[in-house]
Amino acid sequence: MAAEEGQWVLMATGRSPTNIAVIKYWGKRDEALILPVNDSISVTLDPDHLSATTTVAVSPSFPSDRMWLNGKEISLSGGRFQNCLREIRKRARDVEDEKKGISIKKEDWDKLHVHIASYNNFPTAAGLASSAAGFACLVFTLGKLMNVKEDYGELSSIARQGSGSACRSIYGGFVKWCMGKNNDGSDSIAVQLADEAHWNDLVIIIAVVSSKQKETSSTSGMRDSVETSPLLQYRAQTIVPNRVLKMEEAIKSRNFESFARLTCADSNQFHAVCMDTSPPIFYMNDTSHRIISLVEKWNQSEGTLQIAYTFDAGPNAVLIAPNRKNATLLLQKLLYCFPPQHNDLSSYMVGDKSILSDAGLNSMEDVEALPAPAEMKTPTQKSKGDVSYFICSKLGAGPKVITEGTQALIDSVTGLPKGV
Ligand SMILES: Nc1ncnc2c1ncn2[C@@H]1O[C@H](COP(=O)(O)OP(=O)(O)OP(=O)(O)O)[C@@H](O)[C@H]1O
Ligand SMILES: C[C@@](O)(CCOP(=O)(O)OP(=O)(O)O)CC(=O)O
Repeated sequence: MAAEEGQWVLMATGRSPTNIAVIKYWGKRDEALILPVNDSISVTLDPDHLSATTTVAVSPSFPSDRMWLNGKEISLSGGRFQNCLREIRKRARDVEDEKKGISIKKEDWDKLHVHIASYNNFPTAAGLASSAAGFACLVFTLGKLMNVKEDYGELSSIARQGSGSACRSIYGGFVKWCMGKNNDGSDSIAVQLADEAHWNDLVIIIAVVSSKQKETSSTSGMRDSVETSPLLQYRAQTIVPNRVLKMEEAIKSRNFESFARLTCADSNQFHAVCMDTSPPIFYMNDTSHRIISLVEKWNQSEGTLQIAYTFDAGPNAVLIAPNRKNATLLLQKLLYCFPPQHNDLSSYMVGDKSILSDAGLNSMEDVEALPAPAEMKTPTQKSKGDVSYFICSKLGAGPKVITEGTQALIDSVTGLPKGV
């Protein structure tokens, strides 16, 4: 296996974005393989704002596979991690690192163990799809370390076995997860519909809504919906196939009106399925509903759609504007209704903070001077603290290898996470 002493550590680091579905995946036809009941479509978010970074290391001195997430060791014994590791190992090839004098043969990989360290640049398990970025990054980076040559479609089907939505984070831009027909899941893969440059005017504002309750996980929520919701069957068989075609067309022709209409309708139908589940699942809260109402009233008053909204399995609002102008107008309305609790404007906006100055919001005085949104007929209550913070982002690229050694999360000498 080379380097006689057996003391070497070989590493790879990658970064993968998260994604937000505009046509939702909700329901599995096979729990173990994670095969969905319908196709879904997502947009990939800018990895500078929402992504997972993962370093994977291999060394003959590692006695077992281990993983650290955000600095804390976590168990890899779960089926999802095991499935991803097994599927990637199966496809591993010869690796030569002449500089280090390392030569790993295909058949060696079964005997070697890996250390994995990952870090999310946004809150984990907070309804911002950390599992999507995380499993896509794990599969992508292991693939690089092990010299896996399979195409991105194949990688997406491995990431899918970590978390369904992760298969869509293998690409940037607009992505479709084709549900497939085969029982072995071989055709349940993601494909890129268009890259992030195709429609780069879109601005994405996420309202991270404060929530104290622990939500029902997507995995168990969708299992309950499959078992009990008649609306889910109707949605998967009758509504989604047609909606997916229309969404593909809207994306292709950059038709925001159609894109926004389909996105809002699909988010609302997904939450209707949750309500149709027994017992019903409530992911959105009162703040989510107020944000929907704000956007709907504005859209109605203009007669054309100004903003699209979508909500995953949690109360956070993902708002998509067709351009910077609409994004700044939206921000003014949002900050009128949801001013920062701690009078600190700068930490209230994460990501592309320049949207604040574009919206003329340079200080708390500017926020206090905002007029009530004209379209809100009843006096609008201002509520501090209902939104924790906003993230301003845009469409982004797919997974990337990070070559700078300084960004690696594992120490190349000890083989342990840096700082441990
Ligand atoms: N960077 C990562 N690398 C590998 N696995 C990760 C990473 N981040 C999160 N995960 C996995 O995803 C799990 C969290 O997924 P969960 O579905 O609960 O939250 P979420 O994806 O942030 O939110 P939601 O699915 O509601 O949008 C973690 O417990 C871990 O197993
Ligand atoms: C509402 C959703 O975000 C559901 C995502 O579900 P997950 O991919 O988290 O579920 P598992 O496959 O069980 O891991 C919609 C979507 O992303 O399409």
